[in-house]
Amino acid sequence: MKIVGLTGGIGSGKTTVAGFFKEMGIPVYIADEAGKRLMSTSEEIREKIIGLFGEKAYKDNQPERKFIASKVFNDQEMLAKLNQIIHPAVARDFEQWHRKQSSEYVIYEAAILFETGGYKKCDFSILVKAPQKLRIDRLKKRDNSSKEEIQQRMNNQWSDEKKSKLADFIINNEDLEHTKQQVEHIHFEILKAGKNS
Ligand SMILES: CC(C)(COP(=O)(O)OP(=O)(O)OC[C@H]1O[C@@H](n2cnc3c(N)ncnc32)[C@H](O)[C@@H]1O)[C@@H](O)C(=O)NCCC(=O)NCCS
Ligand SMILES: Nc1ncnc2c1ncn2[C@@H]1O[C@H](COP(=O)(O)OP(=O)(O)OP(=O)(O)O)[C@@H](O)[C@H]1O
Repeated sequence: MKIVGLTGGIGSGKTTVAGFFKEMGIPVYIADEAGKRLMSTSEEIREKIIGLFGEKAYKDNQPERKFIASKVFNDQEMLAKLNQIIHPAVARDFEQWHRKQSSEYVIYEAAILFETGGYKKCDFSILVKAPQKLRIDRLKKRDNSSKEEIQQRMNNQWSDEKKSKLADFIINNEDLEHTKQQVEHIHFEILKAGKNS
């Protein structure tokens, strides 16, 4: 079964695109969600995160995401340490999930697929792109986040230009109907490649 990595900068529309694949019956694994679930449920991760950021990082056994975000997105070293705690656990969780699926391919959605080298484990990679201004406007609306908060996260991600060089497929996510058409096209290309391999 093929693994298709799906990525894109903050607010590009990864989850929206993943939803279109799901509608076509393709199993989707969302690394961001898995990371969140593991932070809440794994005692080992909780202990490590408290070791890194102190007791304030958790309240009633649940991660204080805003507090943790304020400590990492302006400090590359701390972000790397947090990634080192969460990414291996997510990789193990994905392996377990992947073994249980039965379909031509699965989608692995991750915010930083190229930055982590995770794309090397994928048979294909898809990059979701949208103009930066549109992304910021969407996030302001969705999360009520400030331009500064969004910009800090963008600073910790590769540019679309750099990611485009490594992507097998690129989706321009501006008009939703057009995005859906691009997803359908890629879906058939992946199925075709599966038959030819
Ligand atoms: C710092 C945390 C607690 C902030 O939580 P919050 O709910 O505000 O954000 P959420 O997880 O929903 O992520 C939203 C977006 O932020 C950006 N982002 C998140 N983690 C990272 C990262 N490690 N590097 C760069 N950008 C990131 C992505 O664009 C992502 O889509 C959380 O993002 C986290 O634990 N990040 C580190 C682990 C990680 O890489 N998770 C994502 C894939 S497993
Ligand atoms: N083509 C589009 N037209 C209008 N709104 C869109 C479009 N694509 C996504 N959106 C909206 O923009 C917001 C961000 O999209 P989405 O959550 O899919 O992005 P994401 O890349 O997964 O975000 P994050 O990086 O925060 O995880 C959402 O509120 C979504 O409904």
